[in-house]
Amino acid sequence: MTSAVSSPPRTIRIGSRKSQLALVQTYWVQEQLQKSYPDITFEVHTMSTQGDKILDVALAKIGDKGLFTKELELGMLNGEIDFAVHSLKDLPTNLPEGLTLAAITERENPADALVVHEKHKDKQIETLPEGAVIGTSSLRRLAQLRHRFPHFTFKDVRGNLITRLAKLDAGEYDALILAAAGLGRLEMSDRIHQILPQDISLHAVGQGALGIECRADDSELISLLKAIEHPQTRDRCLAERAFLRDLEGGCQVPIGVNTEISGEQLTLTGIVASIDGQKLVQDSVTGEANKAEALGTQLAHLLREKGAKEILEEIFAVIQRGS
Ligand SMILES: NCc1[nH]cc(CCC(=O)O)c1CC(=O)O
Repeated sequence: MTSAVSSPPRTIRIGSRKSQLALVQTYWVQEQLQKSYPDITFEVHTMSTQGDKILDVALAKIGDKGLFTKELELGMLNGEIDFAVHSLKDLPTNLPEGLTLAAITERENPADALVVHEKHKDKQIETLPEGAVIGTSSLRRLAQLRHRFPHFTFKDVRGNLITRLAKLDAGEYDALILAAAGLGRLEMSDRIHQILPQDISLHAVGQGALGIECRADDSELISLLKAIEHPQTRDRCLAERAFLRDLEGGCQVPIGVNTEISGEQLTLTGIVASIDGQKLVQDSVTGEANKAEALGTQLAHLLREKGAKEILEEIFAVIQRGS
């Protein structure tokens, strides 16, 4: 018989990407777990992922499935690490066989934020000049902003947050759209000029939350990880992920969401947009929060009936042609 009290203390290896944001997130998880389990040793092991290495190609063109997660997943499957900390929005909705999403942590503000070059410090997104160069590498942000602000010029921006901000400050862009959560975690919230309201930009699935992935058969670790789970965030994110999974989109398709919980009720709003911002379908569903995934599927079906299927097929064809 084993019990938590008598078994020897275990060393648990945490896998993380090397980017500054990834490390801040991983050290936060390590610290929370260390507080809950002072007798266990938690070690951080860093790895480079494909997404960290390919920096000169637009994300939309390399395809997204597991770009930031694959190497960590291999590390778990071959026993080098025990679990991985991901920005949940970078974690594909279908995980490799043998791995599971063990916990979802409390979400930061999931909204997108506008960061401007200092010459625009008295402007808001509504008042930036015609032709302003807006940096974003996300088709979701591109499509929604193009729809609303067709007079801007959109330009891809890659690299980690620090690199992106340096490019903005050097004048390569008039403004960037970034996740408020990423800036917050790097203690750069002072760079947030405007939080984009949901009628301008619905956020990415899972944005602002961390997803902890581990081997599906490591039941001891799975139960330990429950200590850092945030049930409301989990319900919201499971609804969002079921919606995305059903539409077969990754983080690089123009699909946005919003979720709200009121009592036992969860409301999920979703949008699917064409890259040119011309076509846009949106709807919402409300139901019991404990049936989050069913709500996601329901919304996906609703949007498909409204034309989301055609929009997505067109986008996949364009991405495959590499144009
Ligand atoms: N795809 C890159 C990525 N993955 C997670 C974050 C920020 C943190 C988060 O959304 O949880 C970012 C940067 C961004 O979108 O600005």
